[in-house]
Amino acid sequence: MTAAAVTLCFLLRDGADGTQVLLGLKQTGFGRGKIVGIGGHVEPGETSVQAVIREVLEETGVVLQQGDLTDAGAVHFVFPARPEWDMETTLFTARTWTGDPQPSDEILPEWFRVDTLPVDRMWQDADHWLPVVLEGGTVNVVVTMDADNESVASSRSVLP
Ligand SMILES: Nc1[nH]c(=O)nc2c1ncn2[C@H]1C[C@H](O)[C@@H](COP(=O)(O)OP(=O)(O)OP(=O)(O)O)O1
Repeated sequence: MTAAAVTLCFLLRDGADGTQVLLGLKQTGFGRGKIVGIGGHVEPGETSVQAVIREVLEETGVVLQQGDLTDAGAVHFVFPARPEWDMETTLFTARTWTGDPQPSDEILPEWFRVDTLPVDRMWQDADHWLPVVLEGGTVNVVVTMDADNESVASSRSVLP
């Protein structure tokens, strides 16, 4: 089965206590109840950049331009017990944008310090790849989930 194409963008800003990232409480659909990155599925005919600009606008009201986005690599989420959940995720960060994040039906946006991510409320794989992205790095990681679709069976970095 082919993994679905999805994309995430992490907005970064400087706070008094260090760098902060915009995440959000997922209110519907996949990952409901977790704190997740902002993003979603790439629709047919879209590029990842077009998709992430659309998803960030739909979920938070924030307007991004292509020039605001920095490529941060990819993470492939593999769910052996639910192959239909497999996702190939392109990652971006942004330090510039227009507008203030607003809640939507799908996401309640919230800023978090990058050095104290709410990992207990996120997907359990988050600390395997997200800190590198938030430090400005690029990742190419395959995360394989356990049979419970929650714990991480393995996480490996793939050579480009
Ligand atoms: N193991 C995992 N760890 C993680 O941090 N994010 C994951 C993950 N597995 C999937 N994701 C993310 C990637 C993707 O952005 C998101 C699922 O996409 P969506 O939020 O768009 O799904 P939904 O089905 O809720 O929405 P629609 O596409 O609007 O139907 O979940």
